[in-house]
Parts: sequence; structure tokens; C-alpha cells
Amino acid sequence: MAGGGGVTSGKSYPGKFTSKVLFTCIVAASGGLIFGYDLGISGGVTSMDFFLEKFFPKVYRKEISVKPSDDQYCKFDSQTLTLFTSSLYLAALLSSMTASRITRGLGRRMTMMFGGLFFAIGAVINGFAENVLMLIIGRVLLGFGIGFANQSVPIYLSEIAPFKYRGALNIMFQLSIIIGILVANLLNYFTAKIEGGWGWRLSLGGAVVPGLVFFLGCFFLTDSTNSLLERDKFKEAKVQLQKIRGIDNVEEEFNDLAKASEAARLVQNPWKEILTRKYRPQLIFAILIPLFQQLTGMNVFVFYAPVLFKSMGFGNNASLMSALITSIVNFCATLVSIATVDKYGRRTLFLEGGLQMLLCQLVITVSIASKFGTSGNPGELPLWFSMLVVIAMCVYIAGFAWSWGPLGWLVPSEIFPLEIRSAAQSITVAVNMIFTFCIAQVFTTMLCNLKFGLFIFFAVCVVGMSIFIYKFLPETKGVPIEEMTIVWKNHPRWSKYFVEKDSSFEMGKI
Ligand SMILES: OC[C@H]1O[C@](O)(CO)[C@@H](O)[C@@H]1O
Repeated sequence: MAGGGGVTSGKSYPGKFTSKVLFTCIVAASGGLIFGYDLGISGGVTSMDFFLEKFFPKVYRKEISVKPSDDQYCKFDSQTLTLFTSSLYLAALLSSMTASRITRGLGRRMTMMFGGLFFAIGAVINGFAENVLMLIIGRVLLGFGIGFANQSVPIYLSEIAPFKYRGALNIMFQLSIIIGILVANLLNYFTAKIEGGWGWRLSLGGAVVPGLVFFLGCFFLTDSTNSLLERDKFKEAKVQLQKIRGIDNVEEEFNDLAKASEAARLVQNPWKEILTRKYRPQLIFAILIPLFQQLTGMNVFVFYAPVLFKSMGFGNNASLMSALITSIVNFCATLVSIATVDKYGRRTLFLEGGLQMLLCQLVITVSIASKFGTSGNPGELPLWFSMLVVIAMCVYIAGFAWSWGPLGWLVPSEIFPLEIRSAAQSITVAVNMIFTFCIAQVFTTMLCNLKFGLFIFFAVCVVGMSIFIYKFLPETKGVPIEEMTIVWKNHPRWSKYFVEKDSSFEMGKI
């Protein structure tokens, strides 16, 4: 098989799946709640009339002037809220860079705590906002929180987990992102109806809850063994490993982790190191995986869902129904991913998920093209049509939720050796932030210009990324994290990067 699955290092450490490891991973994974909460809350709040009228009156006037007969592809084409929305993503990508120093110097746990705290403070400022400046300051702090959390949580989970369950435990991060999205959507539904129009304060201020849950939860955690060793805390590191594995004899694993931290100590500047030739294969994945995750078009489908549900006759309940149905599908399919990722492997899920998304994208494209045409005005939509599109959309979401959604965080967090893991994760977070933002912003303009062709664009992307995975991604299931370099060395496409001329730093030879 191209890309070769099934290459393992042959290592197998003793140890049990303890309740302590489960508890630790659940608490750490709650860091995903804050990202999810923001993804879910901001779209809803920026379409609440009172919020727009108070902070963005021009946008509000434009929104209320749109007539039902206008081009449906173009009705969302407004870029005025860009500064407000983008401040979070910009802050998140900048802070994820700083976070790499903190995760390395002060540990994963401390970085997570900063994440929760920044997010909670940002939420309070937003909840009490009286002007756009306060909103933006609050949002920048939320962005810092998300940057810190997304940088440290996936690495922490991958390091804490016994290697045989690493996939499942890491995916709990994506699971809490989805819970965050769902809770936020439900909250928006109710706050939008509050008399007096102050409901948006509850939605924005409510972010303090996931922020504090995450922050306070971190007090119950100890750092990962890898991170303690990285900071010369040998004794503590060993005790921690014994506790988390539930056995006394952790010698073999501990020695391998200690060796990895020895190697890491030789690296002074991870940012320079990561650019050297020997890390090129993994670096390509740290950049392309989060990029491809967003180019599946998932967020566009989520954004488009309420419109479709409206056309199915759900009327005023359309956004609630769409949030509920899409989140439940997303949640259940992520559970499938948790159950299968360490059994069938990352490659199988990526490829199956890709095929499933592609087929659904084709059904949706043909359906939308046949009804909306290029005018964007469909008239009355028959029920069977809406049902077909909604079913295709749910099957698409399931495909995403057991492949690119969770694996977009899992794979980058597990493929790097310790010395550059933090720097690499920052790059993954930065790329994820840039493209989550770009897709959300550019989507409105793209939909207006490409019309149903937008779905073809994402379908072509899915074909490209699936071929890429098939040919180039080595299977990483069941490989201890500090043994990971072996799978790259054994891969036919990447082995040449590991022949002993590592120091000859040859840029651009791929
Ligand atoms: O589950 C869907 C959500 O998951 C993400 O891809 C993050 O991993 C978000 O961009 C998206 O909204």
C-alpha cells in the first residue's frame, strides 16, 4: 500500500489503562470547550439585532434591507464585522507562538492554565462591553486563551496517554470542541429571545464558565512525564509515570523518555531546528494537515445548515434544529472515531472519511445547482429536496467527524520528537487559526461569486488531500510517541531525509 501502514517500532511498554489517566485526559481535553464555545457563539451573536444595532449600526441597516427575493447566494456578503471576528484569530495565532516557549520552559500544565485564565477574563470584558474597543480587547484575550489551549492540550494528551490508546484519548479534545459548539448554539437560541435585547451579554459573558472549568481543572493535573523531564524534574517525572500507568515497573518507558529528553536538551533553538532537512517530512504535515482540515469545507456546511433547515419548514426553529442535528451527528461520529482510531489506524479513517465527504459533496452540488441555479433564487423548495440535502449534509459531517476533524489535532501532536514538538504544534495552531478565519470570511464572497461551484471547489480539495494522505502519511497507530521517528525513516517517500547528512540543511529539495 502506498504510504505503508503498519510499520511499528516493536516496542510495548507494560502498564494499565488507569482511571487516573482517563480523569487527567478528560480534564485536559476540556480545553477544547473554549474553542468550541467561541466557534459556536460568535456567529449567533453577530446576527442578533440588538448586538448589531449597538455596536455595528451600519451592518444592521444593511441586514434589515435584504428582501427574501434577493440572491440567496449573496445575502451574507458583508465584510464589516471582519475586524471584530479577526482580532480573536490574530491573537490566537500570535499567542500560540509564545505558548511554544511557555510549554517548553514552564510546562504543558502551566500553558493550559494561562489559556483558561485569559479566556475567562476576556469573557468578562465582553459580557460587560459598552463599546467596540472593549469588545475587541475581550476578543483578543479570548484569542490568547484559545491559542494557549490549542497549543498545549493536544501535546499534553498525546504525551500522557498510553501509546495504545493515544488516538482515543487525544480525540477527546475534538469531542469537547463539539460540546462547546453545541452548548453555545443552544445558549444563543435562548438568549436571542430575551426581552430587552441584552441576551448577547449572557452569550458572550457565558464564556467565563468553560474558561473557569478548564482553568480550575488544571489544578488537579500534574505535568506530563516528557515535560517534567524536559525541565530536569527526574524524580517527579518517574513518580508521575508510575501513577499514571498504575504500575511500579516503568523502567523501559521512563528510560526511553529520558533518552528523548537528553536529545531535546541539545537543541537550543527549536524554531531554527525545525527548518532543518531532517524534520522536513513532519513539518510538511504540521502545515498541511490543519490547512486541509479547513479545506474540507466543514465550517461552510455548518454555516449553511440553518438556511437549509429553514427551507425544510422549521421556520423560526431552523437554527435550533440545525444546531442540534448537526452537533449530535458530529458528536456521535466523533465517538466512532474514538472507538476505531487505535484499531484501524489514522490512514483508514482519513481515506474512508475523505471518500464519504466527496460523495456527499457531489450529491449536494448537483441538488443545489438544480434548484438554486445561478440566480440563487430557488422559489419554493419541495420537502424531498431539502430532506435529501440535509441527509447528505449529515453523512458528510459524520465523515468529517471521524476523520479530518479529530485527526487534524491528533496527527500533528504525535509525529514530532520532543525537541521541536512545541514549536511544531504552534505552527499547526497558527495555520488552523488562519484558515478557520479565512474560510469563514472568504466564504461569503466565494459563495456569492462561485455559487454552487463553491461545493465543487471543496470536493476537489478533498480529492487532493485524500491522495496526499494515501501516498505520504505513514501509519502512526500503536507507536510510542518517542519512537515515532522510526515510522518516517521506514517510509519509502521520506526515508531519504534520514540518511546521515542531516546537517547539510538542503532547503527546497522536496
Ligand atoms: O467539528 C467541527 C469543528 O471542528 C474544527 O474543525 C476544529 O477541529 C472546527 O474548525 C469546526 O468548526
